[in-house]
Amino acid sequence: MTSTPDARKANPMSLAVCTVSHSPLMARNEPAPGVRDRVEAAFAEARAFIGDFAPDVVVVLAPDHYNGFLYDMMPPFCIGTEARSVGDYGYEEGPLRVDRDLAQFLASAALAAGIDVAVSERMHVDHGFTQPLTLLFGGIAAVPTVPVFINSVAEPLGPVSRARLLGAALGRAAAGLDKRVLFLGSGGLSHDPPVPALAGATPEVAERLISGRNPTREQRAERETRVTAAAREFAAGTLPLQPLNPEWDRALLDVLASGELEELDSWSNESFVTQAGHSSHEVRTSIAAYAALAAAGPYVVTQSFYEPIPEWIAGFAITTARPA
Ligand SMILES: O=C(O)/C=C/c1cccc(O)c1O
Ligand SMILES: [Fe+2]
Repeated sequence: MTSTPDARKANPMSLAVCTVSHSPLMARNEPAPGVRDRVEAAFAEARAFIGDFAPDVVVVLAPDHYNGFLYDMMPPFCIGTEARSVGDYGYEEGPLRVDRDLAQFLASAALAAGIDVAVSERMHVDHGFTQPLTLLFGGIAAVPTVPVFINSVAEPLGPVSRARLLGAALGRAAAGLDKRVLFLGSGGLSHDPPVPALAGATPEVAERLISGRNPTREQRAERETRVTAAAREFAAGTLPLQPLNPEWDRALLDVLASGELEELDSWSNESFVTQAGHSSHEVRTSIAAYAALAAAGPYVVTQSFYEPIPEWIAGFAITTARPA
């Protein structure tokens, strides 16, 4: 069993952070010349950082896109003690390698800290989890993980400060362990892909958002083809999705690097949407990851890559950080 956090002295050097944007369109659409090479180089740098750190376990903080979490029961946060990938967008389907003891321990620690996190013995996850595990580790079961779902898509959302406090609670608990723990945040910065919303949905779409957990192969393919085509039109300027906002993205990355994470508490949910699009709330995963590291003391950002990539509908960032 995992020991309690106060049973050992906190060891801040046992924590590190990597945050990556995800976009399932990476494997579907070709961005402007040079972009893919720069993104691949940034992933290689992140992989080298992770290799040097050599984590014992990876706490993956990621959203869902109505694949695993639907409105029949939509928690703000959930920790999986078991998890399997639904296999969307061609990513591997099947079980993740969940460190069950650690998942239970972190859930208990978060609850003890006053964060009402749900627990799932059968969590279903999508590309938000599987893409970074694949690109950084080579597969969805390549490393022991604790999957932590952070709702970033399905309104209503709690204040951003709750994601920070969740991260801080997980970081405090993890820093007391005799393990090297990587907090991996998965989510884009500014972006507004055509993910449906319950408000104003047709009855058919609403039903899918409430209980469409197991779409047919054809339904899944139809959705993926539609989103891929939308991204191409967005990049060509013929589909008026909300524009990416590099200025907002850089301001957010600056706050993450500064360590002054409480500053983000004053960024209202509405301002995220109006300035950076609905899915910009996915940065809650990065905020939680940095808050986890901050719980163990001052930190330094060791990599900060950013490009706005319309073909992937993503303000796309890759960052790494370690204790100062
Ligand atoms: O769920 C989908 O079909 C599309 C998701 C998507 C597209 C672009 C950027 C993202 O962060 C996404 O999750
Ligand atoms: Fe996403």
